[in-house]
Amino acid sequence: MASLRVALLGCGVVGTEVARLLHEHADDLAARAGARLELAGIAVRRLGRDRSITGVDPGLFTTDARALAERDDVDLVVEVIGGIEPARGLLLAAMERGASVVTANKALLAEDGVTLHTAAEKHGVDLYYEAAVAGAIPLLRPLRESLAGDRIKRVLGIVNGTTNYVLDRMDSEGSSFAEALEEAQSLGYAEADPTADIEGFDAAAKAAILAGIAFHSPVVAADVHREGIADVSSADVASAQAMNAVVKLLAICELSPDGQGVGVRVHPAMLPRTHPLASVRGAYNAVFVEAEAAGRLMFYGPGAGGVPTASAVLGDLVTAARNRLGDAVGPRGSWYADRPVRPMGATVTRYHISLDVDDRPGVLAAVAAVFAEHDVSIETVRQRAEGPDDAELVIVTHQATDDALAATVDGLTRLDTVRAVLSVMRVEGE
Ligand SMILES: NC(=O)c1ccc[n+]([C@@H]2O[C@H](COP(=O)([O-])OP(=O)(O)OC[C@H]3O[C@@H](n4cnc5c(N)ncnc54)[C@H](O)[C@@H]3O)[C@@H](O)[C@H]2O)c1
Ligand SMILES: N[C@@H](CCO)C(=O)O
Ligand code: NA
Repeated sequence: MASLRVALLGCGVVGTEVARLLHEHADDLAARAGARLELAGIAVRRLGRDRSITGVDPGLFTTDARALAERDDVDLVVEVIGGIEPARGLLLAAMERGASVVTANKALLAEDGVTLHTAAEKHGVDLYYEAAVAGAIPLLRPLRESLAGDRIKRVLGIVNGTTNYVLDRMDSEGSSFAEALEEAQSLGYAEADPTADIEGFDAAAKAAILAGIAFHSPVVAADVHREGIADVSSADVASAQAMNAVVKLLAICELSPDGQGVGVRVHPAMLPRTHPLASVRGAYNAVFVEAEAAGRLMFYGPGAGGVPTASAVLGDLVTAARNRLGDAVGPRGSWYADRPVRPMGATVTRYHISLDVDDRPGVLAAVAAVFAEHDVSIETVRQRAEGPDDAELVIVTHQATDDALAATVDGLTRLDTVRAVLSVMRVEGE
């Protein structure tokens, strides 16, 4: 049987599992790919660590990632180092030498996917990155290939396991933010620097990649409106619970109503508990795709963790190996539409606003007047007495532009009768 030589760059949470599964499932992988996938080397930052769990010959480890990526006898390069450099330079060098590449690196794809795709095209090699978005869940290939004949209108998803884990623990166990984050880190879900998860950078990178593929337009992470979960308080979680909703960090990519632009945003939002995404627990991810002809599709599964992510990496590796044996390259994404990214202020959304107000005549009228002034229509108002002259007002709006809603909140904070704005959050899902 023929063999193909694989270089693995990085041996952390994901790389260790890729190496172990390549070794343990070598015969099956060979039968499926049509060639033995032989490890040519594994680049690590430091030698001497016990990596026996991988079952790999210790002589294969090297600290010279560059030399490994550029070796003439390497056919396929897997990058699971993460970050922009040296990952980008290594992938470009590998492609230049004619190797096909597989990466899990969403940060890089979202920042400079164009350079990588251009290089893959120029050198006639594959560039696959299924693991970069929603870990093990097959999502990019279905979007790129299975839905190539359809018109995608909206992608709505939970694409960060760490933040979903944290929000779920806050909702179901009443855990503190810090406790829940520590657990997510120890389970291998979090990025090396967990602020990438908490501040929404990880989800924003994934949203950019999803929007680019779904709408055939180049979108980078900097285009994405991003809010993380650091400011989600127990009051927000309680407000959501009071209206039978749950707080989730959502990535939303949508065509603008005229179809000419795209909106891409990541922010916490309240979702009714009856919405399918509301039941996504722990570090699981789920992505809802709304397409014109297909209707609504849901993709669900483990979005983080070394073993599940390695599954997506190996799937790409087998595909790239098959293409190589057939002297072909796989289908690429297309960016012909070039739709501009619309600003967040123009996005149409709904708000949930909870206020601590004086409980006396005219207060509700004054509050309602602020909404009217900004042309924001109120859907529901609930008032609960908090004391003899103190009440909590909970208002959910109809859809309005984000600019109008933000101006409304700003106006409310200026009212003398509003003692405090307790919680402001967008509401998604019908
Ligand atoms: N952990 C997950 O659940 C998950 C899921 C999907 C995608 N990813 C992505 O996979 C990639 C790897 O993530 P991870 O969780 O395994 O990270 P990690 O930090 O556990 O592993 C990265 C490894 O690369 C090594 N490294 C750094 N610089 C190097 C160099 N110059 N040469 C060789 N090795 C070097 C580090 O020492 C570390 O062991 C990232 O792009 C991440 O975004 C991770
Ligand atoms: N840190 C990421 C890993 C998967 O990309 C998460 O929590 O989802
Ligand atoms: Na995936």
